[in-house]
Amino acid sequence: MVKLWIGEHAQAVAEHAVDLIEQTIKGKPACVLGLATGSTPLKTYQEMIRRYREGRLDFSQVTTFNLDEYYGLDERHPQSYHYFMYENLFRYINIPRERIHIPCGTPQDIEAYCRHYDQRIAESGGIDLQLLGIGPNGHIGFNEPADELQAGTHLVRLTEDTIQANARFFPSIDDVPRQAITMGMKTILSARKIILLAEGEGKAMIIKKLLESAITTQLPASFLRLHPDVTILIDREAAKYLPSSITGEGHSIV
Ligand SMILES: N[C@@H]1[C@@H](O)[C@H](O)[C@@H](COP(=O)(O)O)O[C@@H]1O
Repeated sequence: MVKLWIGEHAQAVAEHAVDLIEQTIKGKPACVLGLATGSTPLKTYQEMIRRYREGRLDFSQVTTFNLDEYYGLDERHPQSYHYFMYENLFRYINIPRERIHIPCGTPQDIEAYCRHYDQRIAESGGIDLQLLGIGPNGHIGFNEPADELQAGTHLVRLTEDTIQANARFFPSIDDVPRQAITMGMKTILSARKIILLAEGEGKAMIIKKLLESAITTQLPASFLRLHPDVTILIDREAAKYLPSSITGEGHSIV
């Protein structure tokens, strides 16, 4: 079942996302959070930091697993997702370093490393709450539109769309890695609760497709509609192409 929540602006979306994260942590202080990168979750991370500083959130028992990492980027690389997560969240909150997991972008044996990452998630008891953004082409994590999707963590070749969309974070498009390591669809869909965030007009069309298209490997995010507990949190601009019947106040079930 998919719940849709539309906020007036991106800050309202972030606050609502952190309300759900706060509920999860308060209900289970040793919970497992799945985290995402990209520009969309930045306000959510700022709000998490704010509530931690106010004493409302305690991450001392929380475990995290990130969705993905660029293949070939070392964790000190400024465009790596390791660097992103430490710069935008982890260095400001009280999460113990040993409970932070981000896929390694430079593993020696990729196959073995991917199995190990999935095993660590399973051993931690599984993800209680997974935060997701969405690529303009409908990817989640780095599960790109394709004829087939992979279940577990794996190495993936990025599509031209994604390379172009993410080029803004690199000095030039040639610097964008062509491959990434990402949790697979089964890993993501095994999370007990999923929150997908999207903001701005640039995501409006993919949000419409996500909710209305057939469930297809060509739009990996459409598989979220098979999950029992997904909340899609978007701002008014990202809701631009949705029918007015579902864009009123509060939650809609779609
Ligand atoms: N792998 C990440 C995704 O997890 C993210 O959802 C997407 C959207 O990014 P943004 O939030 O910057 O639009 O970008 C990257 O490709």
